[in-house]
Amino acid sequence: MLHATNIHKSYGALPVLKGITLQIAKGEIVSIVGSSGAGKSTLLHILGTLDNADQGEVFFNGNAVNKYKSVELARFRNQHIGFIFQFHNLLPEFTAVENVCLPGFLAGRPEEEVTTRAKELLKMLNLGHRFEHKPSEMSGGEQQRTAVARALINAPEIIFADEPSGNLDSENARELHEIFFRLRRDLHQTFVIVTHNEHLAEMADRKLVMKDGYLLN
Ligand SMILES: Nc1ncnc2c1ncn2[C@@H]1O[C@H](COP(=O)(O)OP(=O)(O)OP(=O)(O)O)[C@@H](O)[C@H]1O
Repeated sequence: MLHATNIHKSYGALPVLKGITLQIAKGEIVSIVGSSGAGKSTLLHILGTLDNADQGEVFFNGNAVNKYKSVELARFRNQHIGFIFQFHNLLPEFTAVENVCLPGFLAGRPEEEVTTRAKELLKMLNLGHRFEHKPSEMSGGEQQRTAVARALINAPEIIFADEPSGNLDSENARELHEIFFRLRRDLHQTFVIVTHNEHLAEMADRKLVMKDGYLLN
């Protein structure tokens, strides 16, 4: 589904990615590990089309998305890619349902359909009792599960997660990781996850190790 070829990226004189090639198949859960500064987030941002590579290509289902113009790219990203970050980035003034709905509304989908799906997703993530709560009225684990629901609202083909449990205690982290595997089982959801959590990295179908701008395996 995703194929990246010979990705290079430098920041000024600092080469961060030095030729990365990888493929991700539908329904796979792939972890990316490596020491701090190895280039994991940089790679994830390029795979997720949030950033451009200096060299190399990113293909989704055979389409070279790095060649898309900005409007086309924004639409593609909104409809096909979900993101989960270490900090949930929920909008503080909006309720859980409203936060989850937002990418659906941006995609131009009907309000009723989006709201119904948002509630279904929140229920699936054990947040049926939190529809009207704002982020500040929810626990860290609940906030992050709301961010997962938001990532799922447009039924993305792939979800990129950057340290998704980095800000959670071990119990909430475990619950979040179980959710990823449940979503894979039930929805055949594909995940690429940058993590320092060894347990999650090992549970993945494949663990990619980054070192000095290269993938070791
Ligand atoms: N926007 C930027 N401008 C300049 N340098 C950057 C930028 N983003 C990242 N870097 C540098 O690129 C290198 C790789 O950063 P990156 O965030 O990809 O590493 P990482 O493996 O995700 O690290 P961590 O595990 O600490 O999050 C680091 O040396 C970092 O300082």
